[in-house]
Amino acid sequence: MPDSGEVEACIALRPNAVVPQPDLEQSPFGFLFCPFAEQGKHQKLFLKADLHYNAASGILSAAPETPAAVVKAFRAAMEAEPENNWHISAPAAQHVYQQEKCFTGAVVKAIEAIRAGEMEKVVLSRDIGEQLPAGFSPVAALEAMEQEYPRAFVSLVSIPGVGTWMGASPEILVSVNEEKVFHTVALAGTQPAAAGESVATAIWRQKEIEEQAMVERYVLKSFKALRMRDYTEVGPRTIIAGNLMHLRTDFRVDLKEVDFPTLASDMLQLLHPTSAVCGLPKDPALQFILENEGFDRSYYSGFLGPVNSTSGTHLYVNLRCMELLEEKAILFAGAGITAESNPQKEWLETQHKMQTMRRILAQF
Ligand SMILES: C=C(O[C@@H]1C=C(C(=O)O)C=C[C@H]1O)C(=O)O
Repeated sequence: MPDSGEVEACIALRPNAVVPQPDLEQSPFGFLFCPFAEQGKHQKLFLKADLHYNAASGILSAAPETPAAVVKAFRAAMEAEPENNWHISAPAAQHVYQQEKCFTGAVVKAIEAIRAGEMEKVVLSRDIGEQLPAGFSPVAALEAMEQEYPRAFVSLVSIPGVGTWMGASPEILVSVNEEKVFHTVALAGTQPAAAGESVATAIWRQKEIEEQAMVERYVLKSFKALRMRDYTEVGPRTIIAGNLMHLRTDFRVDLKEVDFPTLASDMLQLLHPTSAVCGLPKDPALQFILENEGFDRSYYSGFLGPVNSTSGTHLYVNLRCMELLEEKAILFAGAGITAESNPQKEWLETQHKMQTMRRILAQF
C-alpha cells in the first residue's frame, strides 16, 4: 500500500473464483484482479485470502476454514529454497507490437473522430516486449518497486492459467479505509517531473487541465447517478508518480455519517473503465479502442487490490505495469487523446509511462 512500506501477501489455495460483479461489501478477505474489458476473453478473478502473510511481522495467518495441515505445509514451503515457478499465460500467436506509426495513426484518427463530435476524449495505449534481464526475479523486482515508488500501489500477482503481472499504480479506483471513508480520484494530465522539481512550480497547459476536468465530471456524474451529494472534493492538485506529474482531484465520503453501505460496489460499477483509461462518453470511446488499438489490453487498465483486509478495500487501476512471460516482459502504457492532442507528444507520453517499469528491469 502507498506509504506503508509493508509487504503483504494473499494466497488462495483453491482454483480462481470468477466474479461477474464484485460485491465488495459482502466479500470475504481477498484480492480482486480484473481486466479492462467486460466482453473480452479475460475474467474478473477473486483470490480468496485462505492464507495471509505480513512480511513486516513475519506472521502467516489463515482463514478459519483453512485446514491446519495446509498452513503447516505452506509454512514449510516458505522456508524452503524459493523456486521461480511463476504462472505464465498461454503463449499467444506471434504478437506484433505497435510501431510508432500505427500508434500515431490511431491518434490522428481519434482526433478526427473527436473533432467530428463522435466523442470528447479517448485513451489509446500500446504494449511492447522487453527481454527479461539475466537474474531477474519477480520478488526482487517487487522490492525494487517498493523502494523506487513508495507512494504507489505496488503489486505482484500470479494466477494459474492467467499469468503473472506486476506494477506500481498511482491511481485509486475505489477504496474504503478502516475508518469507513470512501475515496476515489480523478487523475489525468501528464508531464515529466524533472529531478528535484516541486509540485508547487508545476505549470499545466489548457489541454491537460481540460483532460483532467473531463475525468472529474465523469466522477461527479457517477455520484449524481447514485444521488450522492455528501462528498468532499479537493483539487485538482499536482502529484508526482515516479518520473511523471499528474493532476488529481480527491473525492471522499464518510460512510460513518452517510448511510450508503453499497457505495463502493455501486461506484465501482459506474466508474470502471473511467475516462482516465477509456474515454468520454464511455461507449463510443470503448468501441473506438476495441476497433483501433490493435492489441488486447488484457488486465492492463483493469483494476486490482485487496478487498476487506484489516485496512479495508483498496482497488487501484492497473497502470505502470507489465506482464511477465518466460523470457520477456510486456510493458503497457496509454495516453488521453483530446481535440488538442499532438500524435508525437502522445507517443512520447507512452514512452515516459513505460519508464516506470523499465527502471525496474534496469536494476538487474
Ligand atoms: C493510461 C495511463 O495513465 C492514465 C492516463 C493519464 C493521461 O492521459 O494523462 C494519466 C494518468 C492515468 O490516469 C497509463 O499509465 O497507461
